[in-house]
Amino acid sequence: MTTDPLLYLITPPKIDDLLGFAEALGAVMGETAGTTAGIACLQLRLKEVSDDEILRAAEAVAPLCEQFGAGFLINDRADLAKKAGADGVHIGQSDGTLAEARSILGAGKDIGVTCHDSIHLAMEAGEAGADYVAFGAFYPSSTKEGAFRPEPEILTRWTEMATVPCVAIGGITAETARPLAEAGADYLAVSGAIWAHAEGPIEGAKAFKKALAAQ
Ligand SMILES: Cc1ncc(COP(=O)(O)OP(=O)(O)O)c(N)n1
Ligand SMILES: Cc1nc(C(=O)O)sc1CCOP(=O)(O)O
Ligand SMILES: [Mg+2]
Repeated sequence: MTTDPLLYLITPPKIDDLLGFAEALGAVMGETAGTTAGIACLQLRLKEVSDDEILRAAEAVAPLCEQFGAGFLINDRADLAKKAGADGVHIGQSDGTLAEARSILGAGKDIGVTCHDSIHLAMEAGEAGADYVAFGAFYPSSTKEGAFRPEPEILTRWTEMATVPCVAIGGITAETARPLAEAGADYLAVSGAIWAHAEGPIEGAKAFKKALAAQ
């Protein structure tokens, strides 16, 4: 039986009420803490907002990550991750190179790389020193449109050939999470199924807790 935390939580792309969001985040982290659905990592993924807004949001969420033992990553921008004192950055294929991000952040920080549906991209990322590779989108997502749709089997192939952890992302819900975990995902990256859950984020978190309960 494993109780390793599996969830890699991604913030909504826009946060209007930062205090309210921090409160909801603390409640989600508290609800899942110590379970298989515990939040292993939070990615601050704000889109089309100013650098100041990202740094203010980072200031609000970083202490919660600290409190609940979750890693704290910033999307797209190694420079802001450095300024915010985050644990690392997530970069996509158009967000600059891993070498550039590493030169900004240094050796001790985590850098994750989007690899879509491609083992080849994942091998390149691994060779360049990625701390994890992310495959997706496994299911249709209301958070981000995407042209890539890997099969869960890519997670199995990756874990059989590499030691770099892999993240599954894209439209993951409590209903679709378990097969991805069983296929070998080290982490399940989730946004909408928590933040846009019909009954609110805490119910979203409870659904993952139930779905991922160690068996
Ligand atoms: C864990 C994780 N995986 C993939 C992505 C997507 O990154 P990217 O392709 O750069 O797209 P944006 O998120 O920047 O729109 C991610 N953010 N996190
Ligand atoms: C940010 C992101 N990247 C993806 C990829 O496929 O690389 S899918 C995605 C959206 C994740 O949010 P949700 O859990 O709401 O689908
Ligand atoms: Mg990006």
